[in-house]
Amino acid sequence: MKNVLTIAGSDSCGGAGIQADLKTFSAHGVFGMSVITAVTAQNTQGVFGVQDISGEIISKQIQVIFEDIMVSAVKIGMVSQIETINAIADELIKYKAENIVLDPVMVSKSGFHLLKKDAKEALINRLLPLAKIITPNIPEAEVIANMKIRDISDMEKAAEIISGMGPRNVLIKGGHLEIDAIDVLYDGKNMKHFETERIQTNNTHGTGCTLSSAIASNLALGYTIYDAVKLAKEYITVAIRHSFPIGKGVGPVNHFYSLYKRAGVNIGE
Ligand SMILES: Nc1ncnc2c1ncn2[C@@H]1O[C@H](COP(=O)(O)OP(=O)(O)OP(=O)(O)O)[C@@H](O)[C@H]1O
Ligand SMILES: Cc1ncc(COP(=O)(O)O)c(N)n1
Repeated sequence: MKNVLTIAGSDSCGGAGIQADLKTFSAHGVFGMSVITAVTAQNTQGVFGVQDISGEIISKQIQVIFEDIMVSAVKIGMVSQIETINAIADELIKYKAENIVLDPVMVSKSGFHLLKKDAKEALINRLLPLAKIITPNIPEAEVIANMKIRDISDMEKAAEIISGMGPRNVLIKGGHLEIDAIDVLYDGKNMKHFETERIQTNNTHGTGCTLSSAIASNLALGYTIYDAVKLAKEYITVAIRHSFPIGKGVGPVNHFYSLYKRAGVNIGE
């Protein structure tokens, strides 16, 4: 069994954040562990409150895991504030953590700022250089690369700029495009595209969290970056296609569709 750690925020409605990450790990047959950075009061309609966890207890959570358990990959999601970022960076450097997948969560789909405005520089300076792969969506890539992204060619330019900031691979996600859902991967040398047709659904809460956790699971299982992304893209596409219309807003994806199908459970059809 490979052990995979998520360092992220809790989403009370279970569609994004820690909850999406642990569901994704379980669906991939890896053992999921979690360090909670913040607790959000959230449902499919929005984020209604946040309580950040102190840097001290974030460091402690990371320390006790690494002192005891072999960690094959780490996914980082919502990091909220400078104190949190410094605690995570210090501990991951100390324990020489490998296979770090950084999802630079900034604003929720519902428009709530999950990263404080003054924490952007710390995220770029302290976490980007540690990442084996960073997975920004288009608005996040625009902020990090400091440029406007209108099409695939802009996504490629932004990927090159972000690559220069330290991560070994950059995956810019095309969920926010109006055309098909095309993601662009840059490994510092070559550009690759992962393309699927856009699925017409409102239920895309937690797509980015799920994709990055699937990549972390695949890296822990020994896949190359290219295969880890390719398989993760296939996984998120199935999860979106069979997503759940729960709540009154943006519903969650179906993390276990393939397992349900194999077990003959009639759900999410
Ligand atoms: N409607 C859709 N149809 C097919 N694929 C989609 C759709 N929306 C998003 N995707 C895919 O889902 C993955 C996540 O991309 P997206 O841009 O939605 O991330 P995100 O904005 O960070 O998500 P979130 O903030 O909800 O966690 C990408 O592989 C993207 O191409
Ligand atoms: C705790 C937490 N982490 C990440 C997201 C991003 O997901 P989305 O953009 O789908 O709202 C979120 N809403 N909540």
